[in-house]
Amino acid sequence: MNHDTCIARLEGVHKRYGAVTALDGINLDIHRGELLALLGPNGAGKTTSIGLLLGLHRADSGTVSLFGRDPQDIDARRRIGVMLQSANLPPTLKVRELIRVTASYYPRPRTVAECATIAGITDLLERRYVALSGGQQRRVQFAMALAGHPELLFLDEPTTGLDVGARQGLWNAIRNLVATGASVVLTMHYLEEAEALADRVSVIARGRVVSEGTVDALRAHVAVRRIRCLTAVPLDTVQAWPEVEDASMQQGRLVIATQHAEVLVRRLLAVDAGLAELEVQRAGLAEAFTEITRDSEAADAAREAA
Ligand SMILES: Nc1ncnc2c1ncn2[C@@H]1O[C@H](COP(=O)(O)OP(=O)(O)OP(=O)(O)O)[C@@H](O)[C@H]1O
Repeated sequence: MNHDTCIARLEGVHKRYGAVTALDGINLDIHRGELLALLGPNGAGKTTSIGLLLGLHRADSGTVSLFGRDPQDIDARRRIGVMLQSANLPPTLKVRELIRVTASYYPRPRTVAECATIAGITDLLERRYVALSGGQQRRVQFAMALAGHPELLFLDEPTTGLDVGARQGLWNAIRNLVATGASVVLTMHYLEEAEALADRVSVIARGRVVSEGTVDALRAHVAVRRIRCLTAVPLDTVQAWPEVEDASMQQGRLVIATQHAEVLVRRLLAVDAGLAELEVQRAGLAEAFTEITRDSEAADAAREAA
């Protein structure tokens, strides 16, 4: 890890809410210019991690730093932009006014027009926030997060409630911001978003990072491959082969999950000369994610039992 480029860090951080352990010694580095996705099941500690970096809560122990400072330091906070899962905004203000007020807190803001263009909401500027649809409100919140010209942008599940077109628009806007030097931390549940966007993914489970790396590196953790083909070999024959973890028919095709793709491809071709449309794929991020969190649960259970 290159420490020179680290702009935000959680180091050995613990955080409890009463009896609930939200963070259990988490270590997380955010680097300049990267698009980092935080993935994890509900309750894993993603929002709590972001809340600490935003200075909204204090860690029980461990170190939290933002641009090398305490996250509650105003000079550090002026360098970030934030879009949280819920926003309580004054309902009577127009979109233009909301962005202008937000920008006024920052020393080097973007213009209202610039924020609106990036977020694709130019046509909404004269509308009252309260009268917008949920998806439109989400895009306005994104425009507000950009208003301070942030070096580091925290987006907590930003595409929740967006239709397909708006989601694509937001992805493009995020990519453009990163291309022009911003760093972005995203939390998400939609795994395909991480595949589409992220340079790096940190998988969080039970208050710790259980795996991190590029999307490809995470996928490589998973030995399972998926074979698809059109074949006359009966499903129950395939299900009885020892290398097959799972086999089913999907839209007329045989789909096999296996850790021994080469062996099975050879056997399929040997028993069915008419086999067609053969595809072999590495597992997607969804499978990788499930396997990584399952492995870390098993490791925790073993540690507790010891
Ligand atoms: N204010 C709070 N009071 C009590 N418990 C809390 C509070 N905030 C979070 N928790 C608990 O801390 C743990 C981590 O929650 P957190 O919101 O950080 O998870 P998350 O990964 O963001 O989940 P999600 O994907 O559901 O948003 C959970 O068990 C949650 O119930």
